[in-house]
Amino acid sequence: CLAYCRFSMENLEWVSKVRVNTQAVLKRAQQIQGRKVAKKQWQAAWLLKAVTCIDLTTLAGDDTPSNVHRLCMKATQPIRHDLLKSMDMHDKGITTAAVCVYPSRVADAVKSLKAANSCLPVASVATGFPAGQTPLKTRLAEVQMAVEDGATEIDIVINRTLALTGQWAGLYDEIRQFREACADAHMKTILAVGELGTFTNVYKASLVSMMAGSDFIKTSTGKETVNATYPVAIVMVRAIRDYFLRTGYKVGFKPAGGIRTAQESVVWLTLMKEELGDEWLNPHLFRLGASSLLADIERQIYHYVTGRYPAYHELPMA
Ligand SMILES: O=C[C@H](O)COP(=O)(O)O
Repeated sequence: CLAYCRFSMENLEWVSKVRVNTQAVLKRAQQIQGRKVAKKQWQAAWLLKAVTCIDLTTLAGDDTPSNVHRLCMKATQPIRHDLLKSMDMHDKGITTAAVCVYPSRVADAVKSLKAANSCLPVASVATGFPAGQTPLKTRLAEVQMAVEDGATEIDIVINRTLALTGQWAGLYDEIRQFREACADAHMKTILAVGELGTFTNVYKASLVSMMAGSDFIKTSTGKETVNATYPVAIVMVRAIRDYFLRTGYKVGFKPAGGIRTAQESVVWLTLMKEELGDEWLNPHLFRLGASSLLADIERQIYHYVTGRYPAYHELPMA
């Protein structure tokens, strides 16, 4: 299988021939952003779909077992029960797709979810997140530790130095080692697109990550100056499409970083639907990495149900 081969001459040739037409990418991104937004019940349906695709994230220096617990509770009941009941959606098991935390907080998240009888996946960033500038040995050990503590999804960051200096075979080798360290855990590979310089590098890094066995490719850590943008997403999802057409492998996409509004979440879903089709509109192949998006989605759903926006105390868990 192509995903597990060595970085072959064929792969190298594929990567080295890549050229991206910047103007075409920008035009396509503008088209998608310009689409008319769905209203009323259609908008509510899109927003609930977005909720089910969120990796509800906390990645802060002051994370503690208690705020991780709170995050987990919110992930298991992302929208207030009475709001869901008004939409007749209270018995549909709506949760976020996963929670996402630092490796040191994985055990806390696993414990909280277990206590709540939830089998929601715990994702952990790893490999020297966000910069990836620690020794390979340390980055691999971090992945192993997170998996041992119960993470079933690992969000690795790529080595930008290798990408920026065109060492694609070296990047492939590193990601392959992370893939092995992940064992059965799903691996999402963060490209940190804001630091890759060009769309061509983004496309090449996307291809190499998929060739090395990534289950998802993810835009950003949320810590770069530029994070998830629509043009960069067009480049990445086109790489996913090309990879699928050539190999038959379906790789997921996760935009992350700076996604804060309900309206943006609908644009992201539209982009997936138009570029990759309905199959990519589910948490197996699409995630939204976000720490504060859910609050705005719940607010908009509150407005849809009641006709007014909530006061702060009416959505305290948001
Ligand atoms: O992977 C997820 C990102 O770190 C979240 O970024 P955000 O805090 O800007 O939503």
